[in-house]
Amino acid sequence: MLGRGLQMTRVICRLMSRKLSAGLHRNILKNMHPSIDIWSVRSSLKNIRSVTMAPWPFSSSGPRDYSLPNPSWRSEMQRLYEHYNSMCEVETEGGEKLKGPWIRLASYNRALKYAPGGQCLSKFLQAKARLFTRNIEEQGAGFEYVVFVNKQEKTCVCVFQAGHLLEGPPGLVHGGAIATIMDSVTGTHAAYLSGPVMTANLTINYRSPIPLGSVVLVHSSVGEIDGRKTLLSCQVTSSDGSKLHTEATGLFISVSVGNLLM
Ligand SMILES: CCCCCCCC(=O)SCCNC(=O)CCNC(=O)[C@H](O)C(C)(C)COP(=O)(O)OP(=O)(O)OC[C@H]1O[C@@H](n2cnc3c(N)ncnc32)[C@H](O)[C@@H]1OP(=O)(O)O
Repeated sequence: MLGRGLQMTRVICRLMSRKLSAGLHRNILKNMHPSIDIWSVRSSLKNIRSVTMAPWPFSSSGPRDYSLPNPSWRSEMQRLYEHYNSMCEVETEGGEKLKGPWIRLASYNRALKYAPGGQCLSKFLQAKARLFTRNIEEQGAGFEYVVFVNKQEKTCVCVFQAGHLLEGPPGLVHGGAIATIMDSVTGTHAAYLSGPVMTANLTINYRSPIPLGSVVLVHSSVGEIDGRKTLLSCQVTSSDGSKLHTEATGLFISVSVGNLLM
């Protein structure tokens, strides 16, 4: 039990080390050692409101990154991916490569496991958990998507291809699947801007149906950031931007790491 506890302590330390004040950090360690159990970890973390994480905690190295192209991607999906990806790096006249205005966000099939420090924690808390949008085995059958953020403009765009398992009305994408991708994109955008968040409200207007198998763009932009509240607006459009399919607003509330692990 003690070995398990110390291992957990190290994981929690890594998770929290960036922004926790030294005093709080010492307090938590004191409370957890040596008789640590998962419930005390949860409640210790839950009481800390000031914890923030790095804007986007996943790096693009490591296990399979599901936001990279695969053979199921249609040519339009590939074209739009290359369009935004080409703006992630710019070349100076001297041939030097610099970071561009856009950043592609890596995406894994297990959200907690592949966050820094999450490997051990996921064994205790979420051994069987899988990010459902990234766990349909057949490539192209479900959600194929890649998210890019523009740090300066505080905007975000997702290229989304809806597979045949997302059917609602015949030949069209299910409204719940559209809500899922909008929640995922705005939630990712909010987390990038504000650290750990939960969706408090998502209000959707469905304007025109999305044909199954088509490639669309999901745009997210900031309405307001006010304390713990991040308000975003979101539109799903055809890939050339000419047709509005869906629009929404999303309210995201910043939460402590403990809330996310409940
Ligand atoms: C990598 C993949 C990314 C995927 C992203 C997916 C994101 C998700 O789907 S999250 C899952 C779905 N969401 C949930 O399950 C959340 C359930 N709800 C909750 O846990 C809580 O209600 C939670 C955390 C949102 C807010 O609770 P709590 O931390 O106690 O905040 P609380 O004190 O009530 O409210 C804080 C502020 O937000 C406001 N607020 C909270 N909820 C709402 C709401 N629904 N509408 C309007 N305002 C709200 C409050 O009025 C308050 O405002 P103010 O500070 O001005 O008084």
